[in-house]
Amino acid sequence: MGTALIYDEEMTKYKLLWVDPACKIETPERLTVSYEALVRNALAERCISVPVREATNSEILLVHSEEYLEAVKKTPYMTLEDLKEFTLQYGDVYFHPNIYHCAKLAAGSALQLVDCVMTERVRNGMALVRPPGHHSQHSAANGFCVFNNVAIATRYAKQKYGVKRVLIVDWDIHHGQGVQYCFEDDPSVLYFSWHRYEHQTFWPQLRESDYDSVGKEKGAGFNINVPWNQVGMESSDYLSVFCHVLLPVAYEFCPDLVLVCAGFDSAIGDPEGKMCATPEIFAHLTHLLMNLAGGKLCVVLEGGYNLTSLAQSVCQTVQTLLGDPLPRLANLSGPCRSALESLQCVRSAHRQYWSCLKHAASLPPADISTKRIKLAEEEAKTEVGEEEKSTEEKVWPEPPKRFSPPVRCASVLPDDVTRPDGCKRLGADQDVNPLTASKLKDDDCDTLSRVITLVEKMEQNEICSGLALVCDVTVAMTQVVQHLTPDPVNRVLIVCVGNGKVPSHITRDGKTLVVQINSEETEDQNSKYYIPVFLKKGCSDTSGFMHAVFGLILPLGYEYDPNLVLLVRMPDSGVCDAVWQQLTGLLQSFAKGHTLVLMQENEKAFVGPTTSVLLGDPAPPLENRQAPNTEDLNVVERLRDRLQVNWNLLQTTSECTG
Ligand SMILES: CC(O)(O)NCCCCN
Ligand SMILES: [Zn+2]
Repeated sequence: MGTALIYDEEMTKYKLLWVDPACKIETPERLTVSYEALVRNALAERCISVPVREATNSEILLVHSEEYLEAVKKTPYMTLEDLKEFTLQYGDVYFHPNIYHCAKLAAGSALQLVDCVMTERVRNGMALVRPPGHHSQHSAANGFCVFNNVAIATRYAKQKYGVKRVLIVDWDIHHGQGVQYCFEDDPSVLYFSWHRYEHQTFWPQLRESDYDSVGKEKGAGFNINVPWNQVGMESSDYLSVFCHVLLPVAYEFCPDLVLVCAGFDSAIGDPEGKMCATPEIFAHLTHLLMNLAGGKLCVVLEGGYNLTSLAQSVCQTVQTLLGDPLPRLANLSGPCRSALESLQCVRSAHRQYWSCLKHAASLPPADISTKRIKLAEEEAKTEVGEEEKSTEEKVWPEPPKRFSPPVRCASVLPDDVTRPDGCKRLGADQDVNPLTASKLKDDDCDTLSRVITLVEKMEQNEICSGLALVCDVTVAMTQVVQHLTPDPVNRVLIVCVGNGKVPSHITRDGKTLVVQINSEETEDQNSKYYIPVFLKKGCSDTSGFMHAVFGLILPLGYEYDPNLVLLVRMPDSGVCDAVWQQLTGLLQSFAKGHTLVLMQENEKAFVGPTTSVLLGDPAPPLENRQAPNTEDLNVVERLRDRLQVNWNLLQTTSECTG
């Protein structure tokens, strides 16, 4: 199934007709540079082009009032003076004779996207639209927005397709208060937003944008606000929030559909956001959402005002929706102190609503809301609108080309195991490097030499990922590590699922990081590079397992930044299919998708499900999970406490930073 792209140049045919410093950044070029970049990078042609349509009155009325709609309907016939007059009643937005038409197309594009995803005509897709939507409210335009495209699409999906739970992820750097107001009392819609806040001094300066707005009445817990109280946030800060807040909660919520308010003003270079995350981060944010809801993901453009980073970020997003391998994220530093404060506040505010956050720490000592009041007073004193001191132009390297190796997935299987289609057999003898074959001493040497050859072809980017059934996964793992580690650039992340002895020598050189999820205490080798995660109920407990995946494996993987991932299924691991497939999918975040899966020969039943994920299919959704049991939550928290001195991305509270 493919990726939809919805774009029409009609939506470029409105602009600001008078002087208004707050609105001049919202230009038609935003859309043209984004679409042209998709064309130039041969991404548009790989998408399924879906036509736009106008949202109907009744669709718009799913969110907006009749009075508001009737008022907006009059704008095409207004004089310039009338338009200016009409605009004055709203904040930071402008009207134009053609903006009503474009606003209907923007909302209609989001509905078209929902239709083709929900009818499974496509797996996922992106709508390149303007005007944006997430600030507009029941009876008000606001923040360049006229109709709330994503809120309308959410109501539409529930009404037309009976979707029970919708997750909205808003990665725009502004708070989508319009979306929050729409769903704050609705437990069927989980709204997550991070936004520049600076203790309520950044636009729209709303008290209800802070982390303690958790939703109302039945909706309590279903509204998650992550305020950024400083500018300059980087990829590490964004990934920390995904790993330690959004993903655990999103998986517990178990949505049937995911919508993204995709604003790219959270990228480096943007005049509004003033953040420092590079465009590649959106490839990862997109990927981390692609195994939710069976892959049903609708990405709708919101903001983004630096034409260079906007175009690059849109390309990173679409290329990931198409299933291409992700770029590596170089030298992640770990979250800054301010981000940790926000992280701790959000986790503590939602502790009572989500079992995955039950053990989150309480509010940081200097509760940052007091800072909010003090700063707001100071801000009131300084004359409003003083130019930002640092206006230096941000520069960043162009994101590297992400090309797909000729072979997406190759397998080394016993002759009696049928090879899943799409997966190339690596086995014809001419493939095997005779030098390697000679080096291997083992009764299984034929298989092992083919495994090594597979790894070599992954290193040469001829093959993206691989799967092998071997007679002893521990031997195979050791051979692979021995083959790779002499090369100084190699760093291998090994994720062992299940009990069994991992040879200690393979973690000695720091070129290998082993995380083992098992159900029996292994003597603690107390090495930074061997991390046993002991789960009471072992790998059979979905929630405990996934808690370890988000809270430990993902942060460690991002910080370690391996160039190969070994996913090893130890004998009798007891891990269930769906969890195994989720892990396989999530591990493709690392090493440009170079994942080698090792399984025992008798696990041939898992070859199909594993291969489908390695080939880019989404992992099936996990059932609506019961709470992780307390001991397992404790284990992960204790491990995080112990390890975070060495691994910064494991931090979730601000106390620990020195
Ligand atoms: C869509 C959006 O969130 O980027 N709009 C930002 C409006 C900023 C007004 N000062
Ligand atoms: Zn924005």
